[in-house]
Amino acid sequence: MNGEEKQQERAGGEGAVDGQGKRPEWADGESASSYVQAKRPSAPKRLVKRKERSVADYVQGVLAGDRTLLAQAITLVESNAARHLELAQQVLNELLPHVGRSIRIGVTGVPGAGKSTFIEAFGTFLCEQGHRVAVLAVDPTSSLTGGSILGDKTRMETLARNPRAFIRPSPSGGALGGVHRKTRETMMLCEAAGYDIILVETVGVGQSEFVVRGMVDFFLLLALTGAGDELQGMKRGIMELVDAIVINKADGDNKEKARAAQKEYNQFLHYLRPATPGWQTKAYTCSALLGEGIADIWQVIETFVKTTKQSGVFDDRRRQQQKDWMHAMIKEYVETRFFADPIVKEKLPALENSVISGSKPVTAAVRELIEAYERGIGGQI
Ligand SMILES: Nc1nc2c(ncn2[C@@H]2O[C@H](COP(=O)(O)OP(=O)(O)OP(=O)(O)O)[C@@H](O)[C@H]2O)c(=O)[nH]1
Repeated sequence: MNGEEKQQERAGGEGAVDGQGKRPEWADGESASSYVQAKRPSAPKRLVKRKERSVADYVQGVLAGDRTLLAQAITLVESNAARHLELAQQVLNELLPHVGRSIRIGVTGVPGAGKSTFIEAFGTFLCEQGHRVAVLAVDPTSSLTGGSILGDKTRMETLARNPRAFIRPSPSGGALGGVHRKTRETMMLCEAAGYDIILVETVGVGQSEFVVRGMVDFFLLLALTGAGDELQGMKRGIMELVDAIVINKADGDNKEKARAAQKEYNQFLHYLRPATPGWQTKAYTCSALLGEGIADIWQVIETFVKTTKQSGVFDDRRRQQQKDWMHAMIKEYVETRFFADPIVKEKLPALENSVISGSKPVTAAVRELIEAYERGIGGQI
């Protein structure tokens, strides 16, 4: 096996990242299920037609925990091609009885807070405890930069080599809505494949923290010392979303400062509404680099899961998340249809102008447009 093949093998085969954290060209869109890269070491890269996989192939492969098939199934749900959407939904439908049996943990924090170092240490610890860990990322910036800044393998090399772990970078989904759907469905596939801990990493860009809060059981903010500064500017919003604040880099000279920050955060948190009913969000310290405090954080999460399962909050949240997800998708679908409609496209510019010039009230313009759209839809039926 040459170096490149080894990389692919480690990465879980097709659909995973290469050594630079970039996904192979064919991993998106027109696709992965039907093409495979030629593996002759000296040959230039080319695409070779391969037999399409069936629903049963994907389902059996995922349930057997086959990493290559899992990666291919994820590529399928990430594809924007219409025929893949249908196939992906059939696969997910079959797998539905096998999903949901994991603990879903979100990790957020500013760039440089140490998210990848933390996930590497935390994920490795969990694997040592006998868990199987999948790491996913929600990164809406990936569609802008053309590559994922989060969750790539080069940032978590030890974990990436661990046979009990599976790392998948953020899908390039365009809008956050697309990334959201793809990550939710990837989560389902990983659960069906037997991963019992799902870590979802995000960086606080726009709405991504709300999106991740909407898909995890426990949400953790990785922070740095200098709590005073952070508390000034931020973050009240984010602090009300999370179940724990972990002050990272509590090592060396920074140890005392981290303790002081922990105290400040705790004082502040005391006055905030907790993100989860019946659970007091608190601040903790750790050193992801030295692996200190990692086991304690896992203990906090275990206590959280036990407490919220007993009170019913855990299951209530999961049910609510399903409902919210459904509503978000309906909204997205209706909005897309609406703005793609030829009548809307034709009438919108003139109506916009009359609103801008003040010759028509906004409400009247909106009504006129919606009525025209509805008449058009009626005309089609
Ligand atoms: N001293 C110390 N340094 C750490 C610790 N955790 C991370 N670092 C360092 O902080 C820097 C940033 O860590 P990353 O894990 O890349 O941070 P990140 O939040 O993933 O950053 P982005 O990739 O920018 O999103 C690296 O140089 C790490 O080695 C820690 O616990 N202690």
